[in-house]
Amino acid sequence: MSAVPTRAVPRVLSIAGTDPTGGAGIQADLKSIAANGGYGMAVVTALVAQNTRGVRSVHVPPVTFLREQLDAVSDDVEIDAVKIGMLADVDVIGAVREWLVRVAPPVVVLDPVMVATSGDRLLRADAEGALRELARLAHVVTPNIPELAILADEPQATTWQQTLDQAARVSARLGVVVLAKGGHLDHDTAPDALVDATGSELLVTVYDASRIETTNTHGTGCSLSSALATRLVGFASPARAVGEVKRWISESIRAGGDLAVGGGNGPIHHFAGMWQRAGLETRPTADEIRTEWWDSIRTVREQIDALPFVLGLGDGTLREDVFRGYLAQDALYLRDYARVLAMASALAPTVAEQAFWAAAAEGSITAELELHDSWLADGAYDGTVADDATTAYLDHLLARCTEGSYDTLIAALLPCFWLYQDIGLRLLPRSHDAHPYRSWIETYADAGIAEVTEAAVEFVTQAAARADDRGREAMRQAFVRSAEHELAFFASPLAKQT
Ligand SMILES: Nc1ncnc2c1ncn2[C@@H]1O[C@H](COP(=O)(O)OP(=O)(O)OP(=O)(O)O)[C@@H](O)[C@H]1O
Ligand SMILES: Cc1ncc(COP(=O)(O)O)c(N)n1
Repeated sequence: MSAVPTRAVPRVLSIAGTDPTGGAGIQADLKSIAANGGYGMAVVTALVAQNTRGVRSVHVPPVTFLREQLDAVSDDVEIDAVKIGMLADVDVIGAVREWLVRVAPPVVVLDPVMVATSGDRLLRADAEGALRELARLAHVVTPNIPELAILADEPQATTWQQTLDQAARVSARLGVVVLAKGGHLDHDTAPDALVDATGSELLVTVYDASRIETTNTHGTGCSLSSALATRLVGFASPARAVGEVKRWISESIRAGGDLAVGGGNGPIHHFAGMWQRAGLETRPTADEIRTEWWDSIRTVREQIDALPFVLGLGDGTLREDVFRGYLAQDALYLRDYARVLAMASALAPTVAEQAFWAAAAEGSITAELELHDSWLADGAYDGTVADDATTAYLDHLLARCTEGSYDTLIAALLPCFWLYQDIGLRLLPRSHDAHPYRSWIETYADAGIAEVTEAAVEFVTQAAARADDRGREAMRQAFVRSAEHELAFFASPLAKQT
């Protein structure tokens, strides 16, 4: 599943027993719900002193307290799905039953927990009938082969075909979809089957998975059922939800050994795939990146402000031939800058960004033509060749194009927007009707330029916020390098004079 929108996070309640070693029961359920994109909640039916080797004792709190827990959740929270695990005895089943009827959650998955992997009973034998009846209130039950036999009130299946037939009878009789688990068959595969005989035709979907050689299977049933409750909220088709869950449980079982928890049947690694795919690194926000990057070019900005060229531009004392020489370089720069903007458009991941950079490319060419028509119309600067500063800046931009990374390319393009807009704004108070460079200053202090600059900053910092550490650092360096080229570009016209 790709990124889960925050509002679409299913609120999933596990009603189950505890495992203080965290591999089974509600502890496993909460991990499993989180690993499958849900918000987990838990109501405790029984406190179990157990570890990976077995169960030591079980404490069932008064059933009135169970009712209080259930109501505390449902009086406050809209519940999207419920997973039911260990229920311990008839009284607990009765309290859960009464609550289920009253609250009617939209998704109910019942894992008919009876006996732990270790062989210890987790449900009193005299409660099996009540559990069978409770199954009628569930949408899906997830029995293993021994549990299926008890739900069917029949002898245990010994083949996969018998399991499927028995699951169909249970499904029809109790009006519930059965996810039959073949993990207990002596096969080299670990098949599961979603069997639905509640309608007019029998629907069977089989999920094959290779059997993993491992002892880390403590809590697999708990984890599977709570993952399924979570996934059923998001998926229109239960068959697809089971497919996702099956792939997730296989990868989690496979990685169980990495955890090294306990000396018996260890837990599965609920987050193995997620950690591997997404990592643990945190990411700064786009706003934080905006501040950090602007700060990181503070010295460059101060140096630009102190340049005789910029000071002369501000107070109007700059010699016109120097300014025109600068504009001739700028015209050369803008022509290639437009090509680089066009490349950013070609690489853009979204239509909005593609359109933005294409429009900026067009704007850049138009600006170059306007320079020729206004300040450079007399042709005195025709034939000007790019000086060292212009060449170095363009080489840097063109090298980012060759690398082919959209992110670093747009980071390199940003200073030209941001620094010019900033300079324009700060020189504006010094402009006046008779100021020789008024039109230049007003061009960059214009509201339209501010809007375009803001959009560019947004696109770049959003891309940086999505990038991993290494990608973000490459972007920052490309950005800083361009800012330094801007400084050299502004310094160059007067450096040539001396
Ligand atoms: N060794 C294994 N290799 C691959 N998948 C497995 C393995 N063991 C269990 N599974 C899968 O894990 C899920 C839970 O199955 P299992 O039959 O173990 O349930 P269970 O007996 O109710 O679990 P529990 O151990 O919690 O009582 C099923 O999808 C099953 O196919
Ligand atoms: C509270 C609780 N619920 C369920 C199980 C079954 O899990 P497993 O059969 O894998 O031990 C368990 N051990 N403890």
